[in-house]
Amino acid sequence: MSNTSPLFIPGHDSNLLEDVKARVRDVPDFPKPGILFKDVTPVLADPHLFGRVVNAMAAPFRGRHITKVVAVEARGFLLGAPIALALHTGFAPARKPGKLPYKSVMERYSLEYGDDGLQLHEDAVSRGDRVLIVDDLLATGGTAAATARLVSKLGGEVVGFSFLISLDFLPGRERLGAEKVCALLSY
Ligand SMILES: O=P(O)(O)OC[C@H]1O[C@H](OP(=O)(O)OP(=O)(O)O)[C@H](O)[C@@H]1O
Ligand SMILES: Nc1ncnc2[nH]cnc12
Repeated sequence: MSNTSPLFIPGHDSNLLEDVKARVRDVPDFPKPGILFKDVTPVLADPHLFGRVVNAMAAPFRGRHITKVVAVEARGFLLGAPIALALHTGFAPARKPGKLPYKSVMERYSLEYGDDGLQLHEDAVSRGDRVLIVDDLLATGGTAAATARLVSKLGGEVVGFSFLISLDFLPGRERLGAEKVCALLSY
């Protein structure tokens, strides 16, 4: 776990970082020329490795009284839902515009390869909720910052962020507040 964060708690799964790094697949020029896409699907395809990743991403937040995990469509859902189960919390999906059926709040943001928006159901987070935001990857931080704004709009407190990958040559970590950010792998 790369750790500029005091939330980091060393685990006993000593080979995890090497094992995950070996399975993250680099795809050049996807979805646009010049982007080196970090594909995590080979990690998820291995049930043992997937479980170790979920445990390691949840570990820094155990005992932090998290009451809700909010994860970001689409790849964030794959990690956020099992992390919510691991932390015994509820789960709320932050979705791309027009996907949620009930009354929602909305934030716009830009990312490494375009502009987008995110929505949360207005009852997905309650005043006083202690929220962990989960996604597969932190790049510019635009997505996670928009998610944090949605949580704040609804009266929740963002306790931290858990990512599988952080692209540390981009300003995401600083943008979110480095002390709140945990990432298993950094590039
Ligand atoms: O830190 P940022 O620059 O905001 O970028 C990170 C976001 O980009 C990717 O999602 P994407 O929007 O490609 O959607 P997907 O999960 O549906 O593929 C990734 O899963 C993060 O959510
Ligand atoms: N380089 C990248 N690889 C995978 N997902 C991303 N989201 C933003 N940048 C990304």
